[in-house]
Amino acid sequence: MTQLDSQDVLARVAAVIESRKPAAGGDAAASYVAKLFSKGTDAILKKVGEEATELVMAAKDGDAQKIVYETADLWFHSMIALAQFGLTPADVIRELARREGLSGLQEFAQRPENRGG
Ligand SMILES: N=c1c2ncn([C@@H]3O[C@H](COP(=O)(O)OP(=O)(O)OP(=O)(O)O)[C@@H](O)[C@H]3O)c2ncn1[C@@H]1O[C@H](COP(=O)(O)O)[C@@H](O)[C@H]1O
Repeated sequence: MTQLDSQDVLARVAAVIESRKPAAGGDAAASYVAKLFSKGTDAILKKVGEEATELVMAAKDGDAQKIVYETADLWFHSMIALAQFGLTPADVIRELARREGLSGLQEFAQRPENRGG
């Protein structure tokens, strides 16, 4: 059985997504991801929007199992969007790591547009 380490899971799924790109020989007839790549950026972004909405609806229902299911759909489709732009989960994890320990309120106040003067 494969190990349940979150970074490993994300990296493995990202590698499969990468292998489904047209340039890597992804077959739209045999693969959901290849089919979505073949439809292009707008179709990928539309799925991200749909999955985000489905997550909101699940949360409004307060159904924990559905929230997990829809969050997985959202993360998965976000990973396809990242891949479409040549990015990986590691790029997002690096950004989260950079923000670790920095209060959101402090970070917001430090933004050039919020400094005033
Ligand atoms: N994690 C997922 C995953 N999560 C969700 N989905 C698919 O995402 C699709 C969209 O979900 P929806 O609920 O929106 O279904 P839908 O409304 O019928 O979809 P649309 O026809 O409107 O796009 C469904 O077909 C799900 O099966 C996934 N498909 C694939 N993966 C991973 O991607 C790998 C590669 O998949 P293939 O490219 O299909 O081989 C798999 O081995 C998995 O690890």
